[in-house]
Amino acid sequence: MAFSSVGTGNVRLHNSEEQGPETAFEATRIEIQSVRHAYGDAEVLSGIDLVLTERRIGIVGANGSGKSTFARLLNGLLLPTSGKVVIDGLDTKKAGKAVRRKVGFVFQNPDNQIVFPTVEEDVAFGLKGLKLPRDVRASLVETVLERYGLSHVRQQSAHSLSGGQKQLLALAGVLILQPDCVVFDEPTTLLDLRNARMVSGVIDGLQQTAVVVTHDLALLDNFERVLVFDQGRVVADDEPCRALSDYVRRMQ
Ligand SMILES: Nc1ncnc2c1ncn2[C@@H]1O[C@H](COP(=O)(O)OP(=O)(O)OP(=O)(O)O)[C@@H](O)[C@H]1O
Repeated sequence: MAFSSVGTGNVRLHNSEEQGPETAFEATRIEIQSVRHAYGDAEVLSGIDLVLTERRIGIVGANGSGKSTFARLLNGLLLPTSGKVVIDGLDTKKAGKAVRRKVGFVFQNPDNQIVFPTVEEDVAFGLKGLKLPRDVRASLVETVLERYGLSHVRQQSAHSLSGGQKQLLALAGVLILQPDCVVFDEPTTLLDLRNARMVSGVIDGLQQTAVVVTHDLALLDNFERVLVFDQGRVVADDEPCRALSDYVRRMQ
């Protein structure tokens, strides 16, 4: 890992062997090759083949249709029972660590992601082990706190934050590592309308590829591609308007 300054006051963290200092995030290529996933004897994903190259990909479907399982395959949190998941040429079964550096994961419940007592410590947590100089670390933390509106609560207990602030903190903790792709598993489910809109705005503004599992269809308005899951299969794969109409029809 190395770091550099891009623009005014923004510190960029990047892998110097993979990216030049001024490189913007390129869209991530996600290849799903004949993927099946079973928990014990119960098959929950069956024969999925996809190539995803868009920057905004939504995933919808009935409860239990396999969306979260699919999302967890994308950063190697789960490995497929058979078939392959390949992220920018990296097979999740063979290059788990590199895949997790490339693909960040934001859980539905931010409490599962918050580990340190104060907001500032929690945001800085992911940088531990990267051997960054102290001033660079401080600058990255500063930038991220500022960007996600958390500067004024930096010394506050992370668990005392509102639901929306906690979700932003969980996001900040992932984004400080500047993954190429961020997978969100129902990021607005626990939020009120104002906070849901705030998180939706943050997702819209990301430079990175975002894959979002959600029951909140409005979140996908500006997306490029939406996959509809049903009983472990992708039953529609289209631009949002057509895919969501298909989903709504299926739910009637
Ligand atoms: N760790 C697990 N062990 C056993 N079965 C699991 C596990 N996780 C999920 N399942 C089962 O796999 C199926 C798919 O679950 P998954 O969470 O992927 O669906 P989902 O579409 O995300 O559902 P929801 O919209 O309710 O979150 C469900 O039947 C669920 O009970």
